[in-house]
Amino acid sequence: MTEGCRLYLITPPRLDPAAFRETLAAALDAGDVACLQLRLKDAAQDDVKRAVEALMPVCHARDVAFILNDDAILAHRLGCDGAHLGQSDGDHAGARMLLDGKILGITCHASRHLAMTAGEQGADYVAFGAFFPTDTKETAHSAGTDLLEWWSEMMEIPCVAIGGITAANCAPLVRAGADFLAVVGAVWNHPDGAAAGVRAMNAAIAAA
Ligand SMILES: Cc1ncc(COP(=O)(O)OP(=O)(O)O)c(N)n1
Ligand SMILES: Cc1ncsc1CCOP(=O)(O)O
Ligand SMILES: [Mg+2]
Repeated sequence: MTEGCRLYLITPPRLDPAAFRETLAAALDAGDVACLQLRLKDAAQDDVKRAVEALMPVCHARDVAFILNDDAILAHRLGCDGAHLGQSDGDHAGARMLLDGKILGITCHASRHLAMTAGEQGADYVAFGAFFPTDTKETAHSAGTDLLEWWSEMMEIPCVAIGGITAANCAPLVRAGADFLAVVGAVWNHPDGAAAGVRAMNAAIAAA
């Protein structure tokens, strides 16, 4: 059993905020979730704002951090707990200054160099992936457990593993030192519903 790994939930790429509130509440009530990342690819800023206003209170009522994908300025403006930025999502150093005291996560693909740079720039976590094939996003990078082992032995900054992670395949990532497992499909596409997905992920993490 490996201590300390937690579930990092990412929203489906498209959602209706009013309807999704209930689904989200049921998922968060099903077990431990460290944070929710709102990831609405290609949504207009007004739609993202409406989704933040609908969903952030659901998270905060349950002590779950609310992180916005892609846009540090909007995350700051809307009072989110932080932002997740990829390598093409703007100026990481500027985001670090803007999000003073908030969470900044940075995608580092499968690169030690990107991860060390992100750490130097003050990232609160680095994200590695993709670990497995995924239908959620087209991925150009493939990460392995050796990267998680190296990072967690060398660095204090937490690391997130992402990409095709399920209850059935996550154990090696937990054992390799991932601090968080970020998932979309394993929860929202679970055949028995999102609450069952959260329960299955937490059971698999605990058993790893
Ligand atoms: C926790 C986490 N890790 C990686 C990503 C991917 O970010 P990015 O490379 O910017 O790709 P998009 O998510 O923007 O398509 C993430 N969102 N969250
Ligand atoms: C956003 C993202 N970045 C790399 S893989 C991925 C998608 C993760 O979704 P899933 O857990 O469904 O594979
Ligand atoms: Mg991005």
